[in-house]
Amino acid sequence: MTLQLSDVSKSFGATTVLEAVGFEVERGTRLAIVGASGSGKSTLLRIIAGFEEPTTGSVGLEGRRLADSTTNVGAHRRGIGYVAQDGALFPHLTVRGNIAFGLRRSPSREKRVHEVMELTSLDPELLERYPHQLSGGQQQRVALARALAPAPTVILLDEPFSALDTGLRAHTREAMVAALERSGVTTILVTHDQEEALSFGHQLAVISGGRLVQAGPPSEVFDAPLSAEVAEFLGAALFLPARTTGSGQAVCAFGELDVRHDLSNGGQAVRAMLRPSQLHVGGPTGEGDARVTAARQNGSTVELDLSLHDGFALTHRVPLYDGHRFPAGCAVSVRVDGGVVLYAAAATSDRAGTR
Ligand SMILES: Nc1ncnc2c1ncn2[C@@H]1O[C@H](COP(=O)(O)OP(=O)(O)OP(=O)(O)O)[C@@H](O)[C@H]1O
Repeated sequence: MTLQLSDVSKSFGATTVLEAVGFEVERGTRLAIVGASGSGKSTLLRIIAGFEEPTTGSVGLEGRRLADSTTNVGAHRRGIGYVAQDGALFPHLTVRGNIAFGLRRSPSREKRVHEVMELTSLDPELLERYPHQLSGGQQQRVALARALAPAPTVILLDEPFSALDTGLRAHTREAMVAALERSGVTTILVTHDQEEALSFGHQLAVISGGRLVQAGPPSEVFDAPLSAEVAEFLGAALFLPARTTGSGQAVCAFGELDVRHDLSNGGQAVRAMLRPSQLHVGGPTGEGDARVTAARQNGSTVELDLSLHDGFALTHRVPLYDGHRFPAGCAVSVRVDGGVVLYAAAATSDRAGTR
């Protein structure tokens, strides 16, 4: 076990920011922690890094206690690398100077600088440049190279891609994940970006209101979110009132569907969750499962307002080339692939439509 957090809470004055957070990260694992703005992600990372002290609980690394009620190992003595949102490179130092900063003066220092440049796929020609002479993506990769240079046990990444524009973000993320994979270092990323979190690594943890609400392999968490809130937070979701049949199926506006996971705690009246990608609109057909009440072109997609037989309405997006087949007024067939996840019936009515 590399990193161990146990019952970590943090309050600033009367405000509790983290509550009883506990998890373990195995050596070599990449963990993404995802949560909305203000959920406590950065505070959690700062506690692991040693920039903040937990109010209660403990942090341990490879059997060594880093922080608890009586211990607080200094950030620079933890063997933990940290990459901030904006990279925080030293502006007056070149790329070489930045990367070498945390390395002891020794004959092998220059060799290590070149090693981590190669690891992070940085061109050696950049060595003499200053941070302002680099693109945002290059700056973040230099920041990662600097963090990796002293061979830390753990690397912490605090929203390292959020300041980059979309194209650069995907490219930089891929380059950094490849570097982390090659180095085999245990890594924790915090982000508010669900797709980034889902694609980052081996484990995903969801934090909400300072509490860790679910953790596991990304595909499992996405497939079986423990609550409707987590389901909605992780991606577009469609909720429908449903009834269980007692034989592994649920009846909803789409007819009888298989139940993939039943998290409803029993009860016949439930709500079924499915992802828009599970819906396939076909036709037009004679009778149909639904009627198109409006069709709007929106960039490369067409938004179809669909009215189902029992009055349930939803908005569904289809690719542009497909959308022209479904003018307003036509009847369509709707197929649902894969099963649904069931939750306890909501107190308020379900919102129609997929986002
Ligand atoms: N030093 C501090 N003093 C007082 N309150 C703080 C301090 N640091 C953080 N907070 C509060 O703690 C809460 C969580 O902050 P944190 O930065 O950990 O959240 P976050 O999930 O990283 O959010 P974001 O994605 O917006 O950075 C916020 O309400 C914030 O205002």
